Amino acid sequence: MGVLSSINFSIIEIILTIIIIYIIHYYYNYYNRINPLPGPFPLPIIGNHYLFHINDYSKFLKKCHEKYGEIFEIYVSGERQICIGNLKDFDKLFNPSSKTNFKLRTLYKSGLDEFGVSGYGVVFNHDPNLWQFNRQFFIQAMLTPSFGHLCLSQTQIFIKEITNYWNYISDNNINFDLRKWMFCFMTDILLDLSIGKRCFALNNYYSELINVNDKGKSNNKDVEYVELLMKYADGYVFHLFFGAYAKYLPIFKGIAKKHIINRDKYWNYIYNIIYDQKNIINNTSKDQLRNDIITLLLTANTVHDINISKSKVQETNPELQRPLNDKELLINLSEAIGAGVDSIGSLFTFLIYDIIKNPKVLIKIREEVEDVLGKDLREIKMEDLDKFKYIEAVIKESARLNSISPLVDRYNHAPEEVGGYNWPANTHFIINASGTQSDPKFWENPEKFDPERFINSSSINNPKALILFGGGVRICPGRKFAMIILKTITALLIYKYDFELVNPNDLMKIRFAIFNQPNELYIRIKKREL
Ligand code: HEM
Repeated sequence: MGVLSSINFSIIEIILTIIIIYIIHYYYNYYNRINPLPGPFPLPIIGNHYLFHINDYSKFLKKCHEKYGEIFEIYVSGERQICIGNLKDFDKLFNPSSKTNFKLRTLYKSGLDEFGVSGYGVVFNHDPNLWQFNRQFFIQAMLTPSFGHLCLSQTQIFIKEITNYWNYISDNNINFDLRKWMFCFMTDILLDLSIGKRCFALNNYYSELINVNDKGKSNNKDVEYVELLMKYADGYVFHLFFGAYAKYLPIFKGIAKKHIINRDKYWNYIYNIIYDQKNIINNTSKDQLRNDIITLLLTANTVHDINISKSKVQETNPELQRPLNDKELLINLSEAIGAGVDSIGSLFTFLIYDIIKNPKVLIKIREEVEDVLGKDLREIKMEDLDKFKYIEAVIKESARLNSISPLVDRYNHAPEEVGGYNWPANTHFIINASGTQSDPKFWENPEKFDPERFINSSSINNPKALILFGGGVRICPGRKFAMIILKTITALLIYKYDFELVNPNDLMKIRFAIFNQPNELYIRIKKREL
């Protein structure tokens, strides 16, 4: 006691000592990690974040792939991540068997518990059983043929609406942000297909545009839902990354509280829609129901279910045979809307940029549209979509070049061998799409925009190195739906309009939020004389 009281530590000395112990401990663990791999040197707490801005994450992954090869390690978000860039290991990580050890995209996050969504939905569900239960509904809804037809017919209706606006914009030489336009278009169409509601996002942006140009009347309709949804998505992301600390830090606590208030408003809004839809279902015969996402999710595994045939997994597992409860339904609906807006909107914006820079591609697209639909552009039918081979190649090439999905995450829930090393359970793997999609080993002149590479199988191009929709048991369930919309808007809008960049020398600015997204793209359009 006497000795201790004679030692006089200042607060600064104590803090410094703690920091030094932390750093020693950090690097002790680093130098004793299992399977040390090449990769950039990490710093305590920030890992490799000092080497890139989050919007350049995709470029960072690409550079590391060039420098360190097909397997390397990075330290991001406080975690060691093993980046994989070879097709043999992709096959393992994307094993479609229900027995695979790679079912998880994320581990348990206490922040999502605080937000009340942990174990719900599909995208960030950390529990393999609950994930599987929810995913079956998603797949069933997305693959129902009548949903595909609804999707195609509604997309064409919304394109007619765009055409009215765009003709006016073209006649009056109004510049606009295609990125924002696509966000509004996708919000309108996804709300319509998910919950049968209009939110008039397109109409609002159009009003904003013509007001700015002093051309006419504003028409601000009810966009309450869109605002709630956008804030809800922010709350989700906030809780995913920071929610665990929210209780302890005063500023975070305030932000978290606001997100919870908004979450409750959003949930109430959707619960009301669910109750209304239940009434409609109970009072309408099966064959009269509109097969939108809410109806398909609500009726699955009930007497109103229109999908009589079930998968083997569903038939053999009694736990998968109950219907969704209201909260499960709410989260799945929100994910369907959230997952489609930015992904499809961003990919189409990139595609227009690539086409403006490569006018020969535009001519070939128009030739294909004329071959399939004739000069009078008859209505697109489901079977026409398979004939849009060149358009499909353009969509894939734009996705490849712009790395729309720059990475895919996986955790193994049992020890596994990957890349020639044995890994313990819960290792975080990154399928490095950015790396493989720009690797000359898989693509001839990878920096060139060349859709033919997806048609001409004799070249060295390897379509397996494109990771557009992920793979294996967690492959994107909305991929068919996304392709219906993308092919339809590419065919019709590119056939009807010429496009020009407002600032031809500006490079596209990108932000990263799960997907690579263009920040904005200001364009001018001209209606074609057909
Ligand atoms: C161009 C459009 C789209 C792209 C590029 C895209 C891409 C992806 C990717 C890369 C994944 C991760 C897959 C994996 O881990 O293997 C994913 C998952 C997912 N996507 Fe999409 N997606 C698109 C559109 C959509 C749409 C329209 C929906 C729904 C309406 C949707 C719903 C989902 C869901 C629910 C998951 C999580 C699946 C699971 O964890 O089991 N996506 N998507």
